[in-house]
Amino acid sequence: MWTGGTITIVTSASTPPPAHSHRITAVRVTPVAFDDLPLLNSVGVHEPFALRSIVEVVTEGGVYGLGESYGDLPHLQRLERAAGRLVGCNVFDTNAIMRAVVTSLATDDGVGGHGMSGMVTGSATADRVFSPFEVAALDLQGKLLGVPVSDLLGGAVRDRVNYSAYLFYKWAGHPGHEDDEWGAALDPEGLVRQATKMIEEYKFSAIKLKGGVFAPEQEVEAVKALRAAFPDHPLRLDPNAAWTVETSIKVAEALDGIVEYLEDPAPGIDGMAAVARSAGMPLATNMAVVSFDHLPESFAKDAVQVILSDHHFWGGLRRSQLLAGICQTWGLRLSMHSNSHLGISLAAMTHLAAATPNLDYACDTHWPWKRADEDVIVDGVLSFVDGAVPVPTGPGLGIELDRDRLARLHEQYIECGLRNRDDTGYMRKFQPDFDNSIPRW
Ligand SMILES: O=C([O-])[C@@H](O)[C@@H](O)[C@H](O)[C@@H](O)C(=O)[O-]
Ligand SMILES: [Mg+2]
Repeated sequence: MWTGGTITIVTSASTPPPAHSHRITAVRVTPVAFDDLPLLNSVGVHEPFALRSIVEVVTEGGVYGLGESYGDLPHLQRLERAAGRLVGCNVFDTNAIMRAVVTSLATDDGVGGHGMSGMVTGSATADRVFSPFEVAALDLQGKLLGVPVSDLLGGAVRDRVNYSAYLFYKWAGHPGHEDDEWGAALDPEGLVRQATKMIEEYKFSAIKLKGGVFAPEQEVEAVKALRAAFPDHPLRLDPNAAWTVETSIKVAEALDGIVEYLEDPAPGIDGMAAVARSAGMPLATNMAVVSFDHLPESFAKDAVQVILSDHHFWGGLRRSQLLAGICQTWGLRLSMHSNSHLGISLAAMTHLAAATPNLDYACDTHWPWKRADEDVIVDGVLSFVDGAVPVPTGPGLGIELDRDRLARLHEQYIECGLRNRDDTGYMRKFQPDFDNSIPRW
């Protein structure tokens, strides 16, 4: 695990660099922790810190590229094992980087570290481990060539990427601490208050509610209250598979004409297919279809109509574009999933969405839940304007690492003691009989 050190850094190149400078000479993986709020979901509640891994890939010429991924310990250890095998690879040869990652996983049991907190996931380990290295390689390629990552992905088809207001039921503050600036949201009024604050600040033009927390009838009422308060905002509800097929069908009836899509109402491809047969709206997923080998069965059963891509588990930016192409061929639409994340991920998500024509729903982001002064990048490049992030135009991802901030969040990782995301364990400290079974209603 890297805990410090000095390197010489060149951030842009005015003349083409010699070919030898494409060789990777160092790869660093630094775990970090940043403050998180008590956001509720079907498996529990967010702990006081969210964990991420920050990846730096450095070439012979001293240029560096950045990637970001989950921070759970098994995943971190996989990243570290893979990192050791990347030295010597050509940073333009992402196929070789993938081969090195696959080799590093040869004896891996594939258990744990998927960053999805006890929720069902069958995403591919190699894709999850490859992702931050691919993003870092693309950042580096862009810096070496003097072009933004969106150009490497085929060129930006939009100069700003829309994001949605991602609402959560939440406690007023972490137990034993003062209330946070968002306060409680445990009923429709609280959620409308939260949405109003978030939309005033960010001007989002779509709303997603994380459900699976209260009985479905209460969550339907909450969505209707949001509809009344925000008549023109497309709405989504995502209970993370907390409902049976029967319950999902009832909710779909109640919300017909109100939500633009219903996200993961019931578990599994068969469950989603059964709901889809009678639901009036498209079904979306980031749980039932999370890797390429799930696609044929899902298409055959018409289980989902929208896939929430996420480069962190679909194998990076180019493999997310491969998914986009497959979805286009099969008539599915694309949206984008998120987990708690920092600025490197936001930059990568923005370049990807900018260069992927059919990724045209407003993307999810946890960004508003992060403290503005907690990140690992230099401020100023990423901002929200009218609910969208203008696509960075500088070389690579267009962002720079702030080493002091990285060191601070790494220190926080060491001090906080958390090594795996455990929403259920944290919830049970306060509600020992908390039931996290899926489906629950
Ligand atoms: O942050 C959360 O609690 C979310 O529930 C997250 O873990 C999910 O992966 C995600 O946002 C989703 O859309 O399912
Ligand atoms: Mg979801």
